[in-house]
Amino acid sequence: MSMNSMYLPLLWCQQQHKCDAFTPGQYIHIPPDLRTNINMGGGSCGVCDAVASMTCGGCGTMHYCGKEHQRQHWPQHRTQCPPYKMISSPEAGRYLVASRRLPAGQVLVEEQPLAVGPLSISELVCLGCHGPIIGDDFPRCPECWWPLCSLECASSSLHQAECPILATDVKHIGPPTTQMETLRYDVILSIRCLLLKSKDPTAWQTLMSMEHHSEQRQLNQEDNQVVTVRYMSEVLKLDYDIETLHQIRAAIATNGMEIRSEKNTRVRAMYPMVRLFNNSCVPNVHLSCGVEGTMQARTTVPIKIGEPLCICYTGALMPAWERYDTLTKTYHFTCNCTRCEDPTELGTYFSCPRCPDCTGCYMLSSTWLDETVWRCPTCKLEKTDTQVREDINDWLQRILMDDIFNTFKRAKATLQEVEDQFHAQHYVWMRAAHSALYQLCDNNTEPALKLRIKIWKKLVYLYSVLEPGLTKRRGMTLLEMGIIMLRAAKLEYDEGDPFMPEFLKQLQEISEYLKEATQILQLEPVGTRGPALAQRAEEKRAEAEEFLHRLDSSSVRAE
Ligand SMILES: C[S@@+](CC[C@H](N)C(=O)[O-])C[C@H]1O[C@@H](n2cnc3c(N)ncnc32)[C@H](O)[C@@H]1O
Repeated sequence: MSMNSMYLPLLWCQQQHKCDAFTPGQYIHIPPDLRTNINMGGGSCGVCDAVASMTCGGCGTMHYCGKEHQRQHWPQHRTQCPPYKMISSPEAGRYLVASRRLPAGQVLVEEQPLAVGPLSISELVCLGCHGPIIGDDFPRCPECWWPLCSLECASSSLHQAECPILATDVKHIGPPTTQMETLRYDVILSIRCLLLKSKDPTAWQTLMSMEHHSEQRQLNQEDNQVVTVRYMSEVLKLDYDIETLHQIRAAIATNGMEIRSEKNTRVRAMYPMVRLFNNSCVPNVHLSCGVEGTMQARTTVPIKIGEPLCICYTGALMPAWERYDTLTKTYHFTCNCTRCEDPTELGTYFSCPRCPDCTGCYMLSSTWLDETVWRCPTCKLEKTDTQVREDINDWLQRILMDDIFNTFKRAKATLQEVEDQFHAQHYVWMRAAHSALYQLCDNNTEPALKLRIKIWKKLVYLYSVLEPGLTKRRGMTLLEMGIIMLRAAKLEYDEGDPFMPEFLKQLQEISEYLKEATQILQLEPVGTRGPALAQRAEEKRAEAEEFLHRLDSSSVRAE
């Protein structure tokens, strides 16, 4: 594990209490010199440049030769002192923890990527602009022969530096030949990172300090690790030693984040700070990507001092076995977060099959290792992991069938069937619920609206357990649910004579959901769909309030 020494003596901020005064949505700009200090894990005194023996206990990024200079620097540093610091452990490497109490919605980081490039396995994508490439008759760069969306992109700034390197492959072994998804793009981001060595030495230092698991990746003959490095070394004859080539390729596999390009293709990016968030399958930090790949990280729940700040590498809505596979194979660790340690996954039974013999019992996994056995805690009946996964895959195949949820009756019956097999918050139930909502989205009859509302409410609860707090998913779910509830309420009012006190309470509830949706979606950065969705939520909330006031005043008049 490539860990930098972070065991410098800590000097606690004397005025730490002042740093608590952050409100949701605020963020602190972390200047590049602080980022460098985080990357390097040490440094010189922030005042006199002498060798530093002490570190600001609040953030761990500013170093000082002694107390005198720390005190002198505080008025300047307090506005920039990030609300987290980096610590490390032999098991988890470096990671960020809160250095003060943080409210939900606090922006922690906003940063640009160091490098962006195609995914390791990618559809055809233009190296000049990351735009999609359509059809078989696509243009190619006249120098390096890689596919482009138009010939103008051959001279784009993104492609300029790598083009002569790629052009050394005179036999065109590397460039993709067909429209098929291909592994050949894997090399591009590695080259873009390697080019930073001369172009941006600070960024290069950051890349070289990233966790990589290079040795294990080579030992396991991981997909593309060996092939890409051989291509760079033997075909492109890059002037870097083989270990550096392996390390950069492996650092991308460990730290690269999938984002959407400006042209809406899937690409991956390397971030200097965001890569320091460790994993928890119940994350407390939410990432949103805005304009030109700017990544924003914000808290989703209130966080105590010293609590690790974590994102979920796999996505929190993945079942246990998929999280386990990805975390062990791609990230080379076994997760021991509260959810992974709890066989019921925080009471959701998200991955557990029902016991076929006992009513109301769910089979629990015995261990996190590959040889998991699922066992009923009551009758001790066992199923192998393979059996459990096969059952689930059969169900997932069924869920994909077009006509299984396309009428209210079918959707209701199929969801009931799923609940007979699995817990009502199981992963398969969630996938079935998503499909049912999708297929019923134009069905605005009263029973279908009622079913949709029931499903949304259950999903809101499930998400709040697995991915708690102010996430974009919660904001969008509350918006969708609020809109449907408002539609159902209007239908009920038009078609009948609802019991007014209950009905007004229901409208109040809708208004609350839409208010929360607005507040959450407003936290999304500019350049995402967040602000427009927040506006829609606010408009719908105003509509619900207006309806409520109209009914409220007419019911008062009637009395
Ligand atoms: C993107 S990096 C995160 C920063 C990293 N810890 C470091 O020292 O640079 C991902 C790597 O961090 C480690 N890691 C992340 N979350 C972990 C966790 N919950 N438990 C153990 N190791 C973890 C794994 O080695 C993983 O491959």
